[in-house]
Amino acid sequence: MTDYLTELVQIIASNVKTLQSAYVINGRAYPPLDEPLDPAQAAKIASNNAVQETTRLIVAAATQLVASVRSPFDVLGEQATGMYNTVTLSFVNDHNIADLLKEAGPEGLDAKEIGKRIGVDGVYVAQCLRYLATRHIFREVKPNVFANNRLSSALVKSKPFNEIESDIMTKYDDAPVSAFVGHVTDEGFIGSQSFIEFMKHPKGYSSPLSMTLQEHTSMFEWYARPEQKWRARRFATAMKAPAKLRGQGAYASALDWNSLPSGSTIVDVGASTGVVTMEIARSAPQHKYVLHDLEGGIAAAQRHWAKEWPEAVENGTVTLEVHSFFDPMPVQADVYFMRAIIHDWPEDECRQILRHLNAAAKPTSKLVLFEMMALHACSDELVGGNDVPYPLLANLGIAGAGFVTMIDMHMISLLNGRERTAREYEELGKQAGWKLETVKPGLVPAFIFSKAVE
Ligand SMILES: C[S@@+](CC[C@H](N)C(=O)[O-])C[C@H]1O[C@@H](n2cnc3c(N)ncnc32)[C@H](O)[C@@H]1O
Repeated sequence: MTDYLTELVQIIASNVKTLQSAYVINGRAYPPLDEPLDPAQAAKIASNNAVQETTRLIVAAATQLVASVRSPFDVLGEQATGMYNTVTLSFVNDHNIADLLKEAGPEGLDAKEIGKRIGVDGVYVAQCLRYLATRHIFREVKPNVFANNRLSSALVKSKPFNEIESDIMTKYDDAPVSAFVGHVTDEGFIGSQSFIEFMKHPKGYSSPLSMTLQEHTSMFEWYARPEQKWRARRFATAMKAPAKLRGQGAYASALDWNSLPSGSTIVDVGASTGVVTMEIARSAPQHKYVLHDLEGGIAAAQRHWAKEWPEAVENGTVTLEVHSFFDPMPVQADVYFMRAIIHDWPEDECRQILRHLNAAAKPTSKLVLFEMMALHACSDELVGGNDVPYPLLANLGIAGAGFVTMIDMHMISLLNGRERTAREYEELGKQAGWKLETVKPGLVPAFIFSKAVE
């Protein structure tokens, strides 16, 4: 039998070959990390399931190999100082350094010059950029001279460097990855400061974020304040990030939307900009779509639809309405769906939201929850994991469950929410009158429920 390290190396070697062949079919060799991101190529690759699976196995094996051969002190030390990942990324993202380096091109820019342009001592700039370049974000092309690479260029915003700071409200518009990094390194970081204290002594606060801010409101109520509107807008843009980098198509194929009677009513509950509705409605435009959110979410949706597909609103295919899901649902729909809503809330609030939908539903109505699924790190009889090649973790470590475990922590920090297993979604639905019929797998699985017979 081959030894543990060799098994990991073999998984990497065989899957790298598959990945390279996939790129050759796509007409080019696998791009080196030094090259800036090609968004069209990234989206194409992200929507190729075979490439995604191959990539997952490489990442799972490579991270396990690194964890196996590094000293425990190095691994724990790197993990324990994760806050420097947060603050250095926050620093470069807030100061638009990727944008500046985009304009500088592949030759890069001296840290002193970067410092002058952003008003920070160039020595600090070099230290932060070197920390990130050592972790493969940015490149140090010559001593103290830095340029973008594929990872850092994903932070580029939509306006030229000189114009970005002219308006905080629009700073992150059309730049979902930068908005996502801005949101998690800001609100997430603030919340994380009360993370441990909150779990033991919540002291009446609704989340670690509220505890640090000493505000007895939820994050969404805080976002509704005039001085927080820019954060709310950044959050709405951030919600587009996973789709931008990971490809689309999963929502339109989750249900056979075209088998519903023409003119069916479909409600996107807590829709924000409505990116999910847009994908579904493009594939089934014969139905009526209703988007519900709070005022800030609907304002973001109005901007998004006016830009991307104004006719859909003008001709009544899509209606945008301010409505709180903690109030009774006013629409009797054929399908209610939600993406990334239930994971925001603790159990009581989830039951309240789902019961309101159940009370409005017809006997034939469906409920679709698009939510990531929490996966145990060991095999689970319900979900499987035994088919994962030895010696990988059943959930493929950060390759399979990195994002969901990270968002799980983020949900505790922001809202005292959580990611749930398939069994927990089934149980939650049951408590609110919904029967889980199917789980459509995917990066964001679809949990499809029907109304339980009383
Ligand atoms: C995590 S985001 C998900 C947005 C959208 N479903 C998506 O996937 O892009 C949560 C959304 O819930 C909305 N929300 C929060 N509280 C709400 C409430 N009481 N009623 C309706 N929407 C609410 C927020 O405004 C935000 O747009």
